[in-house]
Amino acid sequence: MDLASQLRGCLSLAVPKKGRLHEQCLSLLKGADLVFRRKNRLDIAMVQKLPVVIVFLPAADIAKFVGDGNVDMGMTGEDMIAEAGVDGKVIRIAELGFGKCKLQVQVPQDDGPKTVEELVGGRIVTSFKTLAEKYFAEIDKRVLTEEELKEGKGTKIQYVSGSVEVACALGLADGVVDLVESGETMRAAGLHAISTILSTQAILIGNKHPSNPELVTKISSRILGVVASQKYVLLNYNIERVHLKQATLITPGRRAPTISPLEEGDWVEVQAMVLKDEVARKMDELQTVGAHDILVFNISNCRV
Ligand SMILES: Nc1ncnc2c1ncn2[C@@H]1O[C@H](COP(=O)(O)OP(=O)(O)OP(=O)(O)O)[C@@H](O)[C@H]1O
Ligand SMILES: O=P(O)(O)OC[C@H]1O[C@H](OP(=O)(O)OP(=O)(O)O)[C@H](O)[C@@H]1O
Repeated sequence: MDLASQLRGCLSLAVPKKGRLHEQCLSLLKGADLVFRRKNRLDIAMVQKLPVVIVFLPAADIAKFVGDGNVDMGMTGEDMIAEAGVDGKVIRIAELGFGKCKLQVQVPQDDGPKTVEELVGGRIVTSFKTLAEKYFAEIDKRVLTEEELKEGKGTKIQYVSGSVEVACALGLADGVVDLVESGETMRAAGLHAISTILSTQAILIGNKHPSNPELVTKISSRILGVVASQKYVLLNYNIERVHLKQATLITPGRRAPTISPLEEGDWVEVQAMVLKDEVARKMDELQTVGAHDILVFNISNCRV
């Protein structure tokens, strides 16, 4: 059977074929038991046991393809959705909790402008041309007169596909618009940020008219389950019933904590899901209200 016939009737899910989001997207697919074998050099792979096909695409193209309905679902950065201008054309199913960074205006640290207003009329280099143009159009409008705008004195935005940070050193730009996570790339290039255009993270999106809505729901809840399991841990502890009320205020659980009586005296065992980020603080607080035998368990998968 040829590839096109194999794909007919399948739900398509796009993931970045390389780059920052690639590995974590693949690990989400694995956690959701979307198992596939990818043939060498082929950017399409059939999932075993489900009529789903995984499509490997550049992260920048995924938003547009999902928005236009060429692909049913996709994982990409929120920045890519904004840049592609498809916000209104896709359904935002879930934030995935990784790929967190900021799109920032950066200028030379030593002798660069101090504010974005000082960049007006200058040259900006970026891979996010649409977002940078939109951002600077607003500032140009505030700073320049209509006459000056008509004379073309506005900020000039030039597109480059990568290595944006070297543009100032090469004399191509007065400032750049690029993603910043740790800030290492920016600092290594002698730049610093003077403004944030947006904050972004990886997100699961869907087309508004998918080929198989039931399957979209099934795949979404599998992926959401994996995301939740990475975000939460299960906290288990014993406490005297007299202190239970205070303790459950600290660990209310997602819906409610599970409480089971112990054989011994007036003690109970409490189980509750807790955000990973909050677990150390919650354990401290539980100890102060009299909890004992506090245990933390990782969750390998869940449905919430
Ligand atoms: N430093 C970073 N930290 C966290 N997330 C990032 C970072 N850089 C990029 N991202 C996220 O990953 C997405 C893809 O970026 P990445 O740089 O991997 O692009 P790419 O499509 O692989 O292109 P290329 O590798 O050719 O530059 C971005 O849109 C953003 O959402
Ligand atoms: O603040 P940091 O932690 O240093 O991360 C920021 C860098 O990460 C991204 O590029 P990436 O390394 O993915 O490569 P690219 O330049 O080829 O896009 C981004 O474009 C920055 O250059």
